[in-house]
Amino acid sequence: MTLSSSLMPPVSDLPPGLALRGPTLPEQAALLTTDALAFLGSLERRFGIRRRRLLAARTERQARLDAHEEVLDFPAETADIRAADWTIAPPPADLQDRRVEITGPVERKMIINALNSGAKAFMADFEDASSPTWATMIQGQQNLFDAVRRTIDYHDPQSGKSYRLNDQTAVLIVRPRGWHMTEAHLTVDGTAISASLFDFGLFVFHNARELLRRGSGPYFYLPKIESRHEAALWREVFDASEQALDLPAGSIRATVLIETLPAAFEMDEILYELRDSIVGLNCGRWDYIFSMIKTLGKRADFIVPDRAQVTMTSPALLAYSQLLIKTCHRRGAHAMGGMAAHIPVRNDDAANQAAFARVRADKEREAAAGHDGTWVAHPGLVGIAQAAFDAVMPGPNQVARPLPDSDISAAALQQPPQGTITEAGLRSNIRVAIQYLNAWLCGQGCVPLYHLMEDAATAEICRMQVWQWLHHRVSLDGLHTLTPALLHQCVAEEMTTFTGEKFAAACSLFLDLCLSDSPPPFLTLPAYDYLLAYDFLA
Ligand SMILES: CC(=O)SCCNC(=O)CCNC(=O)[C@H](O)C(C)(C)COP(=O)(O)OP(=O)(O)OC[C@H]1O[C@@H](n2cnc3c(N)ncnc32)[C@H](O)[C@@H]1OP(=O)(O)O
Ligand SMILES: O=CC(=O)O
Ligand SMILES: [Mg+2]
Repeated sequence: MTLSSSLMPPVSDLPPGLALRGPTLPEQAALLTTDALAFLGSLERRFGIRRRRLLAARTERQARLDAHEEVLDFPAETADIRAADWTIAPPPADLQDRRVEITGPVERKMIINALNSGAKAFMADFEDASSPTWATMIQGQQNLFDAVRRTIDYHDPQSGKSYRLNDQTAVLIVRPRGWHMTEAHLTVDGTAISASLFDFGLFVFHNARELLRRGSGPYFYLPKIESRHEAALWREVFDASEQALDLPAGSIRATVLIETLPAAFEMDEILYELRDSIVGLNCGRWDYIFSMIKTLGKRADFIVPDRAQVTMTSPALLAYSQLLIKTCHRRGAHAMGGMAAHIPVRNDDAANQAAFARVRADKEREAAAGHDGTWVAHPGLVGIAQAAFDAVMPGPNQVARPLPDSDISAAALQQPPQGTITEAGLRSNIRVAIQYLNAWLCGQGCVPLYHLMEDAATAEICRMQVWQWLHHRVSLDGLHTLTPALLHQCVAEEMTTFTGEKFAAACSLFLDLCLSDSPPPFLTLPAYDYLLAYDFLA
């Protein structure tokens, strides 16, 4: 990280009520201009209170679910929206065909590789795949600024390789952080700004006009939404931004991740709230599995087996993807598939072939089920996903393909996944979660572990499962009861091979997450406090 206090924006240029905290980066001078900051401040002042109320509503609902005062169901008050015939605005031309989308963090080299990968679209991720250090967030914005203008290049001093954009590149889509996160380096009237508003606002302020001028547009993926009210908040943010920046109405376009269990009951409503801006929904399977455990985890009849046994062919997950496809196609929206966690394995041909076979099977299943496109985590997987969709999708998408008219019930979405809970599964969760937390605290939001891609969503499953298994004192392999003492013992045994400055912090964070009576809704919330401590000490 290059720090330069000489480039710190003069305090007198900061709009009233706004303050920047922590280290100052060279990129800030061009990005955090007075006008850009004023725009961010206006978004926070207008929408910050609503965001906090909606987060409080999440907590209140969870308390009602835990107390059996509420059961998840399709909302009665929006039955008319579900019954009526309406469609969303047509997609922009460059998002008609999105059969393969690559995702990745906002690092400079990765952005160039992803845009050059041959995928139709690239989702640049400030969220699950990024650890939100100030440097990553600001340099990520700078990298995207350069990518939009096609001036991005990179020279890797280690390999000696130089990188620049091909003539033909993927369409850029940006995923800001979710509503639960804040960006502590910018405060508005003494409060940290919403990270969603920061990431979205800064990107749209600098790039929306330029993207439209180049025949594309400001396109976003919206993560971790739990209700139609949270979608409506995004709609208002879009409307306000279009007006403030003098953009054509409806030019900001979004794809919403259905990656929480509560949101699965409001797919129609989310599409409806965003009907002039939305393009599709996406099956964010990893956060969805995490959300299933988080939402229903206190129920003794909903104990989820080892992570490896919970697949997209489990009845509840199959029901979720079928409902998403059916709902989207009825409304003229794209039904995007999700991420297979397997990635290419170097120096082990058999393991590599096995990983490719798993990804191929997953993508073929998605294409046959009626999805309009899918995600890959690595450029080496673009060809496999493309072949799976090419085989069944001669046109740009499958929106018009007739689908079986079966109803998906609320009960179908809440079937407990079947399988076993094993000591090997527990130990795998411990190893993955702690190594991931260590990487995150070191500024890396996505890592390969044991031949799988691990990011914030997959790590959330690991820690939430261990919490649930402890809460219910499950039996491992039908032999040993899981207790806090046994967890401590397994953690100590698993960690003997790992050394490094931040492993101790990762270990204690993991144990806190698993042993807490009321676990935090996202691991990134307590982990962000650690990250800030490192950042402010830097
Ligand atoms: C649950 C969810 O939210 S899914 C969405 C969030 N997750 C993601 O976006 C996953 C993104 N994927 C990644 O970050 C990476 O693929 C990892 C961390 C899993 C593995 O990365 P690596 O170990 O570096 O992979 P590997 O060494 O095989 O990379 C080979 C090349 O491909 C590039 N590459 C790998 N993944 C990507 C990617 N997603 N985008 C662009 N380039 C990539 C590497 O930069 C490297 O480039 P180089 O040869 O020019 O140096
Ligand atoms: O964001 C995607 C997911 O699977 O989680
Ligand atoms: Mg996710």
